Amino acid sequence: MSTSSVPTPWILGLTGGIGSGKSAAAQHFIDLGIDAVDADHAARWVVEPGRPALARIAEHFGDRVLLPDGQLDRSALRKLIFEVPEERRWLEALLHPLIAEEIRSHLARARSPYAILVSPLLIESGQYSMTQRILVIDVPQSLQIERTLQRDGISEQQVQAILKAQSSREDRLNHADDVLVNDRDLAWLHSEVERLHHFYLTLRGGRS
Ligand SMILES: CC(C)(COP(=O)(O)OP(=O)(O)OC[C@H]1O[C@@H](n2cnc3c(N)ncnc32)[C@H](O)[C@@H]1O)[C@@H](O)C(=O)NCCC(=O)NCCS
Ligand SMILES: Nc1ncnc2c1ncn2[C@@H]1O[C@H](COP(=O)(O)OP(=O)(O)OP(=O)(O)O)[C@@H](O)[C@H]1O
Repeated sequence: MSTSSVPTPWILGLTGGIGSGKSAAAQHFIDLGIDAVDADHAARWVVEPGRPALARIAEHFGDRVLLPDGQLDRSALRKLIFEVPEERRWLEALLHPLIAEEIRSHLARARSPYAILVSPLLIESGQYSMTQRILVIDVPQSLQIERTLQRDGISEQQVQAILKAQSSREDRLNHADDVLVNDRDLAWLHSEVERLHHFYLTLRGGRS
């Protein structure tokens, strides 16, 4: 049977800085039946062993970024790219087009009334051009740092370096159609996601 009669969903871009709560918010949209593609997941698929990008990375940075089993040593690469901005830009130039391709092909298979692209770099990477509406998850920077330190085993210095590589809170908010302020508990986050979900179901093509 042809699927050409199934309408393509409009795309909501969901963004926010490191540790803002994008994944927690996205999981609740998924629980409500919405299809979501996560740019951080796409970034992992494109460097799986055997894929050309991993060979390019090893060629450029050397074996220090490979684990004994041949997988990418993510922690080693993280340290390198957030210490040296030119190395981060080199990696982004290699990976962002591949990540965008993965995202596009996954979004094309989405079948819910609208679908979500979750990305920390939605604005910086130009991925917002694949979306019709932008939801920013906003938290004060102190909470962002506190939640990231609690979740990941990395130093505060590294979190600061990652924050520096991302858009400012102000810049992100300038691009927002909707803002979810995630400065309370998870029950609040879920109730805000539900409120937005009911609103999004009323929109056509992402606009009222
Ligand atoms: C450096 C890598 C190997 C570290 O991997 P690790 O498993 O530790 O972290 P993970 O990929 O889950 O990312 C965690 C968070 O770091 C931040 N982050 C990742 N890459 C970047 C970047 N290039 N610039 C700014 N922040 C970034 C984001 O907030 C992201 O949510 C990895 O982040 C990577 O390959 N980054 C380059 C690709 C990229 O730009 N990905 C972002 C999505 S487009
Ligand atoms: N409202 C909240 N109350 C308490 N903890 C929260 C809340 N929102 C998120 N968290 C927790 O904060 C941490 C960061 O959230 P999450 O992983 O969703 O952020 P993220 O924006 O996806 O981060 P990254 O950009 O690093 O992928 C997680 O451990 C999550 O469970």
